[in-house]
Amino acid sequence: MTLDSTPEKVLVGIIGGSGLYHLDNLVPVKEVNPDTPWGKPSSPITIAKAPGGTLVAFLARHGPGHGIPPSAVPSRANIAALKSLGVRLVVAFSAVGSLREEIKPGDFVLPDQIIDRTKGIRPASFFEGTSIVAHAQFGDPFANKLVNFLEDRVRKALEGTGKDLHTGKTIVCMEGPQFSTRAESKMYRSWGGDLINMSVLPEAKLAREAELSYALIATSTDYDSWRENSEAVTAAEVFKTLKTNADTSKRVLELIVADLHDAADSGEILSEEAGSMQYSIMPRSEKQSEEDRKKLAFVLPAYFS
Ligand SMILES: CSC[C@H]1O[C@H](OP(=O)(O)O)[C@H](O)[C@@H]1O
Ligand SMILES: Nc1ncnc2[nH]cnc12
Repeated sequence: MTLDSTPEKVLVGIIGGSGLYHLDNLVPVKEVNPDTPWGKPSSPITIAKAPGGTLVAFLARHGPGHGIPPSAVPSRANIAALKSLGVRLVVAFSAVGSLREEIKPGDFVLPDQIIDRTKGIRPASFFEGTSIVAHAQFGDPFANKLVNFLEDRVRKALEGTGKDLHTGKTIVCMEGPQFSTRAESKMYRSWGGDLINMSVLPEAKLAREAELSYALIATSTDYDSWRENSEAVTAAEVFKTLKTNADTSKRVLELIVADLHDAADSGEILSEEAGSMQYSIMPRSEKQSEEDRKKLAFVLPAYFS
């Protein structure tokens, strides 16, 4: 079956992180590789069918063979490509380091805040390079309603796996690709950081600009480098838990995806983000070029087409 022959909507987008390159527990329906004004996404997007018939759109953040480092992930193309397929909400997965003893390797976390430690080298706005200025609201960087919606369902899906779910946590996003020094790791703890990764930004910012509801399911792989008597984190340590974390993530998704789709379809969890850019775009001037408007219409047709 191809997507063209089915009338179903693809409202749910999934971004897989390190270790999560395919949703091989779902039935692939079609692969698409859209061109966007910001280039091609990290990987072709697989449209897959979950049990019960719900469609999801999946893309691998670092490419199917993990060839894209965190600083070079084409996040604008990824978010724009998902939006162009009709996706309304994005659940992104990420392998993260834990900055807290109680968040053990293997645990799942739904963070609600971000501290930005990227270095300004990643394009972080769809408006960059255009003559149009916008300031998206980002005080609550994740879609609160979506996060709340996920909480009970992810907790239930994790029952019997021995993995805990933590909520209300702050994630630090660093540039990488090297891991943090011990001093940095301790400093992030003193700032209130609970988790660390290299990927949630600018992804979350771009999702907000594109008016997509975005949540991160963080899966803990290591204790970073803050513990006095432990080895500092290595990639080898991260790899040890990646496979189990990915298998659990796939299982969790399979169990929650139909509910997610229905909630998106009914508008239940989209109300905060849909329309949110209306007051973020600076008032229009005659200077707006047709070319810029066309580019921005790709992600925000309501304002620019
Ligand atoms: C493989 S360790 C560092 C790498 O893992 C995380 O990737 P993702 O968020 O895509 O799962 C982290 O952000 C780093 O990019
Ligand atoms: N300790 C760590 N620091 C940054 N990104 C990570 N991803 C997984 N573990 C990490």
